[in-house]
This record gives sequence, structure tokens and C-alpha cells, in this order.
Amino acid sequence: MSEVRSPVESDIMAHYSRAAGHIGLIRLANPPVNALSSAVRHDLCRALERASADTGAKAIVLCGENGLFCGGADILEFSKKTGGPALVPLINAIEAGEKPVVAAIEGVALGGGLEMALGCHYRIAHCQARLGLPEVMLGLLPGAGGTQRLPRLIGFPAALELITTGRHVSAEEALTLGLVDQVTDGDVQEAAVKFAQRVADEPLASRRLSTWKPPCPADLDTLLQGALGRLQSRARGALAPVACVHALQAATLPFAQGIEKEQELMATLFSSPQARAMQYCFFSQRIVGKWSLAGRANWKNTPVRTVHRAAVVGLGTMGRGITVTLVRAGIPTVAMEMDRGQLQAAQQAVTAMLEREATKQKRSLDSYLQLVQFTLERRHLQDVDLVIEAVYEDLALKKRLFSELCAVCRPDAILCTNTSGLDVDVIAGTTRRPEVVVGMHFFAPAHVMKLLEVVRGPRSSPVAVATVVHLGKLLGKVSVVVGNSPGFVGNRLLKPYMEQANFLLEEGATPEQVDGTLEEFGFAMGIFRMSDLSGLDVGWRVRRESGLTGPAVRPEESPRHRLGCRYCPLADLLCERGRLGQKTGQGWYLYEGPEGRKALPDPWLHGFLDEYRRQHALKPRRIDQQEVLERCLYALANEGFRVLEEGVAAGPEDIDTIYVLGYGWPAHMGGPMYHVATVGLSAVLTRLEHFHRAHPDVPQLQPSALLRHLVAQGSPPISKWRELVRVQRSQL
Ligand SMILES: CCCCCCCC/C=C\C/C=C/C(=O)SCCNC(=O)CCNC(=O)[C@H](O)C(C)(C)COP(=O)(O)OP(=O)(O)OC[C@H]1O[C@@H](n2cnc3c(N)ncnc32)[C@H](O)[C@@H]1OP(=O)(O)O
Repeated sequence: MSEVRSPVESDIMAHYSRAAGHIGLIRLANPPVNALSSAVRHDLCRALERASADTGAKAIVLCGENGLFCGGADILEFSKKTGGPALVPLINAIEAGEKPVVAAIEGVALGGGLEMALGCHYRIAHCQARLGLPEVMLGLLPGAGGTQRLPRLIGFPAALELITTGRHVSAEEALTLGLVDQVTDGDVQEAAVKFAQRVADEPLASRRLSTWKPPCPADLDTLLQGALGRLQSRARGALAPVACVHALQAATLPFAQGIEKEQELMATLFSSPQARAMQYCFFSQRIVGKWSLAGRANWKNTPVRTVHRAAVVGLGTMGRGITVTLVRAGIPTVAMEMDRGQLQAAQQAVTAMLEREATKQKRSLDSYLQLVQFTLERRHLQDVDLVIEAVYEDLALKKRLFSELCAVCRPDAILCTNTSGLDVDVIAGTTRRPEVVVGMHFFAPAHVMKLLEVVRGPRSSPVAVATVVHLGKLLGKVSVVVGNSPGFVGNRLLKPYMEQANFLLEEGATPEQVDGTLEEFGFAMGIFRMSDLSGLDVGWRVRRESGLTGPAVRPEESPRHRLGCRYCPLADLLCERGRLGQKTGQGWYLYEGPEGRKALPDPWLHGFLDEYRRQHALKPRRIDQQEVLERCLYALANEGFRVLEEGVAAGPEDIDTIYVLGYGWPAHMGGPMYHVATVGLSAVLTRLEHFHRAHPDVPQLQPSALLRHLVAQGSPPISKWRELVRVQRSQL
């Protein structure tokens, strides 16, 4: 492809040149993702003017540099007042132009990027490209005509699904949906130029989506009402998905009216606290990738080892999910068990999971199965680059296993433990190579949940940490590097949160009341429903091992106190009665039977709570929603400040990412640290002081030193905490 570029044009962010065969070429050049910043929009307007004035160009190809079409509007600009041409009229101008415009999509076309492509008259995609309207994930809607053009092009049902989930689709799926006109596995710009030459003289009128009548299904109202109902119950107070449906509803109106409605809805979302919170989440998930260790090693200067072959040892629920995750990412994996019966059961389960995956990805099951080797034999671990241990959460067992792994694996093999809170350094200490040992804490179900806590032990090498973080990215996870503290970050913060919920039961609340309040706040699941789902025995075992309950407790000790601090034995009492949660059909709730899913209020439990309060002379009182939220969430965030003080997490973004991706904290509320920053640190401090005065035997309610310090500093914005904490720690 020949093109003429002047030196001046090479400096601008959307520049115009001429490709072969009378085709004008506009290239977006705003690395890393060609976001449509005000400067890009400005230059794009100029480039369009030049292209339409160029009498030598019969058609135009619009493409992006850096192997990527466009990542959408510049999210950084959302919190600033920026000028530049607005996107809606710009896209309207592309569509209204007299020359056909062909979008050449490679890499991604997302958000405003895809909306711009929808304003083009044709779309050609590279086979590896991904397309989507993910604005809902940022608390917004596709407000550059996307809610109006997409249903006109692909119909309401598909548009509704794409816009309300923000899901990216592959080029192949985009072709099936009619979202693109052609897919190529060659050079997409060359294909687009050839395509543009072919269509240069075709009439344009029928290619302008704004003139199309949307294909309205007879049951459109039912479809949209059904979606609204589902979203309102699932999105738990999130505004954006609901606004997306309303905007789509307006696509039945003439285009100009539909756009007006879209803009009106966008304006309310754009300035909403929810959108700010979700955009904070977006950037937090990128900030956590920029880890650094105590020395000078960090994400930029540390080499990564390629994992050509991995192994998973222990094929229970977690091990199976981890195996599927590795295989799905194309990594040859040894899947090992110690017991033949267990291995057979795991092989069946993993095969069934991979079969579902193959159907979803339109791939053959064999292409997955050939990547996995099920085995009972240790010798198959000899040539792997990385092992993930996923055996039962028992320190002695893990220690034994790691000393065996050290003997059998290559000296440079990285040895990871999927413990959810045990001391990674103690495990590492059983090997001769503690530097290759790293924690890799997956969340259940491991093949679904996006979060990975990467636990750096004090002796983990930077290369081992970097390799595990990189592997996490290949597996589609967001890795957060955390310190080796009991429970790491996620489970450590869960403890005070759970404790407060339990204390509230002693004081007069019911599980339904606490969960209802948390779910109304936006949690996918209240704390008691979540405990029932994970199994009450998990925490019971930890408490027995740490001597908080069970035979180690001295008989003279009060059941409601341990080591001078308040203790609530309610969960232990349920476990002693065999009420372990969903798996036994009874826990904090009643289920239709063992493994039942629907949590029903349990009259027995209510009677049990009454009796417990009587026995312990606890006078039940009315507890309002505000107290439930403040006690549970402030205690959790207070522990978050301690975790920051101790350097177990590098910044509030790390904690918030962990809670949003791993613990069902609603993204539209930002995360626990973002939440307290929004409430106001001074107000949170006052409430914690109040609660601690009322409950002096609960140390978790005592405000942390960092919280006090931040308040004393005038409550700086959350974006400044990371640096403040880093400086404070470096002075210790
Ligand atoms: C009063 C009414 C006012 C109305 C005003 C209306 C204005 C808006 C009009 C229309 C609506 C359009 C809205 C949008 O388009 S919103 C944006 C939609 N796009 C996205 O959500 C895409 C977000 N990006 C991604 O998903 C990924 O970054 C990726 C798939 C593009 C690339 O992934 P990967 O290779 O893994 O790289 P990173 O994620 O690490 O990103 C690299 C780097 O780039 C930054 N970045 C990515 N996308 C954007 C963006 N859209 N804007 C700004 N910056 C972006 C990212 O933060 C990383 O930065 P770094 O950490 O500093 O390196």
C-alpha cells in the first residue's frame, strides 16, 4: 500500500494520507489505545474535512495505529472540563458524508470507538479483533449514538444483551450478528482499502444506520420490561444498566428523538457518583498491575519467565477450576491427584467443564483435552515451569507437599500455593528454595472469578512474583500483589466485617435483616448468605486451629470472650449442630435440602437466637440499617487502613479491587476504601470512635493510626493515599 505522509501530519493524532486506488486513509494515533480525547476529536474533524475535500479520494478508510482501532472515549477526560468537538455530531458527520467510509477494525473497537465505527458505512474486522460497548461497566451508557444505531443494525435482543452486559464479542461473532461486513485474517487496512475501492461508487443512502427503521420484534415491550425486571433485581441499585434499557426503548422513536433521549439519560449518568465510582474501579484495576517490592524491583524492571508447562496438584473444587483456567489459556497442564478414585472423579469433572467451555468458544473438546495430562505420578512434575498446589487447607499437609515438590521439580520451577490465608513463608521454609515460592490465591469458582491475590512472601524473588502476575494476566485475571499476613488482604478484612455481623445478631438483629441491608447497599450477597454458600465449617476449622473454639478453650473462659476481647460463638454453635450452610441444607438459613440454593428464613434459627440472648442476659434492641452498615463496613475499612499501614497492600486501589472482584462489593460503590473516602474520613473516624466507646472490648472498632493520620492531614483525596502511605512507611 503506497501512501504519502508529510512530516507535519505525522505529529497529529488523526492524520490524513492517501492510500492506493483513490482511497483516503485516516489514522488515529493516540497511544496506547487511540482513545478519543478532545485532541483526537479535533484532529479527526480536520482529517475528515481534508478527506472529503480531496478530489483524488473516492472513499475513505478509518483505522488506528498501534494495531488497535479505538478503545473509546478518553475516560481520563470524564473528570475534567475539556473542550473539543463533541462525539455525537462528529459521528453524525462521518455518517452524513458523501464518500463511503470503511472502518478497519483491529485490536479493539470499544465504546465510543465502536460507536464511531457504527457511524461509518462499512466495517471490516481482523479475525482477532474484539468489539463491544462496555460503557455500562463505567456507570454510563453508549452515549454517542450506540443505543440508537446498534439495535437498528443487529436488532433489539442482541443489542440489549451487548449494551447491558458490556460484553466484548469476537470478530467471528460480530460477523454472525451483522455488526461487521467482513472479517479478514490478513492485513485489515489492506482489506479495507480493497473493500473501499469496490464500494466507492455504490449508493450510500442505505448504509446510513440512522435512516434505518429498527427491526422491532412483536414482543419488544415484554423483552424490555423483562430485562428491566432482571436488571433491577440483579444490578442492586446500579443506575447504568437500567438507563441502558430506557435508552434502547427510545430507539423505536425517530433517530433524532432517540438521540435526544440517549443524551438526556447520559447526562444524568455522566455526573452520577456511581459513574465516578466505576471509573475509579477501572483505573484501580490498572494501578494494581504496577506493583513494586521492598527493594527496587517492580513491574517494569523485573523479567518474566515464560510458563510453557504448568501443573496443578490437588484436584478438589479449586484445583479443577484452576486446571480449566490454565487449559483455556492454552497452557499445557499436568493435573495431579494422590488418590486414584479422586483422580477419576476430577478427570470427569474437568472434562465436563472443558466441554462447556468448548461449546461456548466454538472449539473442539479435543483441542482442550490434548493440553491436559491427568496423573497420579510425581515424576510428571519434573519438567514443569510452575506448580500450583491446591490441596486441602491444612498447613502440615502443604508443608509436606512443598518439601516433596522441591525434591521432584526443576530447581527453577516456581512453586505456588493456593492457600487462602496460611503463612506462605512457613510453607516456603520447608523447601530449599524459598525464593521460588509464591502464593496464588484464586477465588471460587476459580475459572470464573477474575481476582487473583499474588502473595509475596518475604523471601519470594521478584522474578517469581513477576512471573505469577504475568501468568495471572494470561489467565484473564486481575492480579493484586499482597503481603504475607494471615488471610492476606481479602480474608483478613472479612474477619472484622463478619464479627460485627455476628455481634449484631447477639444484640437483636436477624441474618435476614443484616443481609437485606447489605444487599440493599449493593452487595451481591449478604454476609450470612455468603457464609452459608462457602460453608460454615471453613471458618470453624480456622477458629479451632487457632484455639478460639474447641477443646483448646479453657473451661473457665467466658463463651463470649477470648483473650479479653469480645467473641461471638454463634457460628461455632451452629457448626456443632451440623448446620454447615447450603451443603447440609441448614446454616444461617434454611434450604430446600442439602445443596439447596434458595435461602429461606428459619424459624428454628430465630428461636435459637432468642434462647441464646436469654441465656447470656442480652437484651435485644432495635438495630437500624445505618448501624448495620456502619458497624460492618467501617470495621472492614478500618482493617483496610491497618493493612495499608503494615504494607500488606500497596494502596487503597488494591483493597478496593480485591473487594469488588473477589467479595461482591458493588462496583458502583467503588470498594470499601473508596466508600469511606466518599462518606468522609472525619465522619467515619467519629463513628468508629463512638462504636469503640460503646464496645471497648472490640479492638477492630478502635480507629487505626492511619485513619487518624489522614484525618489530621485534612482528609486528602483517595488518589493521594498510595503515595502518602508509601512515604510514611519508608520513614518507619
Ligand atoms: C453532560 C453529558 C456529557 C456527555 C459526554 C459524553 C462523552 C462520551 C460520549 C460517548 C460515550 C462513549 C463512552 C466511552 O467510550 S467510555 C470508554 C469505553 N471504552 C472502554 O471502556 C475500554 C476501556 N479499556 C479497556 O478495556 C482496555 O484498556 C483495552 C481492552 C482497550 C486494552 O487493554 P490492555 O491491553 O490490557 O491495556 P490496559 O487496560 O492496561 O490499558 C492500557 C492503558 O490505556 C489506558 N486506557 C485504556 N482505555 C482507555 C480509555 N478509554 N481512556 C483512557 N485511558 C484508557 C489504561 O488506563 C492504561 O493506562 P496506563 O495504566 O496508564 O498504562
